[in-house]
Amino acid sequence: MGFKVGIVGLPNVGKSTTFNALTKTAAAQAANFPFCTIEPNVGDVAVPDDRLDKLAAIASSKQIIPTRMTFVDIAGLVKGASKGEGLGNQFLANIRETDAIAHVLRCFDDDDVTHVDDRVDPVADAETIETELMLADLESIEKRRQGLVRKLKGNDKEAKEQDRLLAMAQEAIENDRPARTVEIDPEDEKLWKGLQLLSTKPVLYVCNVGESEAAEGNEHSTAVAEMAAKQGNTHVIISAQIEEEISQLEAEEAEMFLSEMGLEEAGLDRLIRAGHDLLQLETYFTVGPKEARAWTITKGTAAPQAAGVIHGDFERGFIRAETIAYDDYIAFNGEQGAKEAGKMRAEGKGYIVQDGDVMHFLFNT
Ligand SMILES: Nc1ncnc2c1ncn2[C@@H]1O[C@H](COP(=O)(O)OP(=O)(O)OP(=O)(O)O)[C@@H](O)[C@H]1O
Ligand SMILES: [Mg+2]
Repeated sequence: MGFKVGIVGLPNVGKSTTFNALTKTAAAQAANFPFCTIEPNVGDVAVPDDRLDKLAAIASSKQIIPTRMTFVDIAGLVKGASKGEGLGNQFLANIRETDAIAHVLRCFDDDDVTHVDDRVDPVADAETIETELMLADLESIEKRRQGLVRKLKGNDKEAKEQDRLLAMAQEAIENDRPARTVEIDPEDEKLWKGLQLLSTKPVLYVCNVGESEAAEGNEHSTAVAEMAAKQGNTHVIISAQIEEEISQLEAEEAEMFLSEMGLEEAGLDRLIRAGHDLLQLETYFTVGPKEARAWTITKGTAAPQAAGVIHGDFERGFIRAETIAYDDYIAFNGEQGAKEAGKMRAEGKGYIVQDGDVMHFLFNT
C-alpha cells in the first residue's frame, strides 16, 4: 500500500544518519557536509510490534512477518527553498509525494558538525522549515486558484469545491498557521488530501540528541517537546549516531548496548511506531502454524477492504470474517480456546476492523 514518511529537515541535521539506521544500510550517504543527499533514498522498514511475537508463540507459527512502512530520506531544505534556494523546488516535490513528515531537528551540540545557521536552535529550525512549506503552499494555492477562475465563471461544481478548500488553506497560511490546522468536514476529507498541500501533512518531530543524551534528552529536546505539545504534535528523542551504531550490531549485542545506555528499546522502534500512529494506521493479524503476519490498514477500514490488503480476491469474494480480539486470543491461549469461550465472532461486510484483531477471511471466487 506504500505509506510513506518523508524525513525532512535543514541540511546536516542527521536525516541520512537516521535513515541509514532505519533501513540498516549505508545506502544513504551520510557525511559531514551540507547537501550530501540529492536523490531521495527510499527504504522499507518493518514495523516492530511485540503483539505479533506473542501471537506467533501461542500458535507456534514457523514464520513471523511484520507489516512494513516506507521512509524517504529527503535532501536538506533551507530558508528560501520555496523560492528555489539550495536545491529548492526539487525537494518540495519529494515531500509532496509523502503521506507524513518526520521532521529531524538538530538537538546535539558538536562543533565539528556544521550547522547551516551556525547555532543550535531546533525551535527556530522548525519554524524555518515550516515557513518554507507554507510559502510553497501559498504559491501553489495562488496559482491553482488563478487556474480555476474560468471554470468558476462557468459555474463548474468541482472547481467551486476545490476553490472553497483552497481558500480555507490560504486563509490559514496567510494568518501564519499551517494548513493542517484547518478543520475539515469528513465529506471534504478526500478532496482536501488530494490538494497535496505540504503544510497539511501530519508532522512528528525527531529530536536528534547527542550520544549520552538519548535516554533523558537535553535542553534542546525539552524546548522541542514544549513546542510540539503547543501545536498538538508528537516528538521522539533519538540519537541518530547511536542508532546507526546499534543497527550494525547483532540482536543480542544490541540489547546489551541499549541497557548500558539506559534505553529500553531502540529509538528507531519508537520512531517507526510514532510514524505508524501519525499516519493513523492500525494493524490486524493473521495467525496460523505456517506464519503469523501483521497487516496494515487505515483506521476505520471495513472487513472486506481489510481483506483486500491481503489479496483483491479476498475483497471481491468476501463472505465473512472470523474474528478474535487480540486480548481474547491471548487470554484464552489461542484460537481453539477463544472459540470454546465464545470469543470468536463471525463478522460481515459492515464490520470495522479493530486494531489487534486476529482475522480469518472466508471468501469465494
Ligand atoms: N546525534 C548526533 N550526534 C553527533 N553527530 C551526529 C548526530 N547525528 C548525526 N551526526 C553527524 O552529523 C553529520 C550530518 O549527518 P547526515 O549526513 O545524516 O545529515 P543530513 O541531515 O542527511 O544532511 P544533508 O541535508 O546534507 O543530506 C554527520 O557527520 C553525522 O555523523
Ligand atoms: Mg542527507
